[in-house]
Amino acid sequence: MIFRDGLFQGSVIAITGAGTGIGRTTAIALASLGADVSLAGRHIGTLQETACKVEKLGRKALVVPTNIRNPEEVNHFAEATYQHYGKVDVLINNAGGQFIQNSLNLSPNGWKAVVDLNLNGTFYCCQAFGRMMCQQGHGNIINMSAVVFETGSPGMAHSAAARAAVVNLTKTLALELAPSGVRVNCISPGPIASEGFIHELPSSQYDETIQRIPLGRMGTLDEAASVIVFLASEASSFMNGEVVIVDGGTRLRGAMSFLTD
Ligand SMILES: CCC/C=C/C(=O)SCCNC(=O)CCNC(=O)[C@H](O)C(C)(C)COP(=O)([O-])OP(=O)([O-])OC[C@H]1O[C@@H](n2cnc3c(N)ncnc32)[C@H](O)[C@@H]1OP(=O)([O-])[O-]
Ligand SMILES: NC(=O)C1=CN([C@@H]2O[C@H](COP(=O)(O)OP(=O)(O)OC[C@H]3O[C@@H](n4cnc5c(N)ncnc54)[C@H](OP(=O)(O)O)[C@@H]3O)[C@@H](O)[C@H]2O)C=CC1
Repeated sequence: MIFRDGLFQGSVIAITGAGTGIGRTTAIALASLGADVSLAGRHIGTLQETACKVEKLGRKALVVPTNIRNPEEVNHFAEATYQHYGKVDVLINNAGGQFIQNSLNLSPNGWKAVVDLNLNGTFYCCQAFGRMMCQQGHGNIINMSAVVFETGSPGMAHSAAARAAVVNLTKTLALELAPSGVRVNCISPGPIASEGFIHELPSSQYDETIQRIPLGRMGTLDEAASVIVFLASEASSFMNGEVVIVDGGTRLRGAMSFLTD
């Protein structure tokens, strides 16, 4: 990490999807810079593994198993975090994902599950933590979009639509919350070599995906996490309602298709 030691000393940071991939790497990076963290996701086991790593760095970790598709569980995540730490400085809405399927074959429930996760879940978290941040008079929210938000993406209609909506939500919230001292930004990565993405990508598409990335390789978990760390820090204090794209230039080559036939 190129950030200065102790950068987040005294900060409390809540992260969703913190048990794996980009979320876990970000939580550990922030803890290594002094932050105490509150970790959400559906699976307690992976969250506890992240918590163990955070605690080994001498920082505190609260584990709150949460399905962000459920607004009551999200409210509990926010309340438990505030009760435990007394404040939250930064919320990182990292949890998200999708499955690859042709639009015409998506079931209503499949569409709804992905929109619920990426858009509605992100909104529930922004609302629950945003209310508390506005009350405390400061805060910083970082949402997760994906490179497909701009281009569309065959095989990912549900996710691409939801990610575009997250970008727009970020801009509205940035305007609504700024007077209360809360800024809201968004990161739009891809493709990043997380286990989740490699698992989702059909193996027949691996080489083609790499060839489409101008830098000739996928991004690393650290490369995604370091942009989130930048947005979480005061180095980005005049950024509000912004989308930071971290894709090695991939979008410049147009839409990525994830369909195999
Ligand atoms: C360029 C890079 C772009 C981005 C990369 C990344 O994001 S990398 C990150 C990669 N990481 C991730 O993506 C991780 C997060 N992703 C997930 O957890 C899942 O993809 C999820 C969002 C669908 C939730 O799943 P869940 O099990 O909790 O869902 P549920 O039980 O509530 O079911 C709801 C409906 O969805 C249907 N359905 C579900 N799976 C499939 C499938 N494979 N096939 C077809 N359909 C599927 C299921 O059948 C049901 O419909 P039905 O039968 O009732 O009509
Ligand atoms: N890797 C890439 O190329 C890209 C990734 N992204 C996005 O970055 C984020 C992190 O992805 P990445 O690390 O790659 O992949 P992962 O699959 O490792 O991360 C997804 C995380 O979201 C959590 N999650 C999924 N559903 C829910 C839910 N309903 N409630 C709470 N948590 C949930 C998962 O935890 P659990 O299963 O325990 O709930 C998991 O920790 C995601 O939003 C992803 O879509 C965006 C663009 C590109």
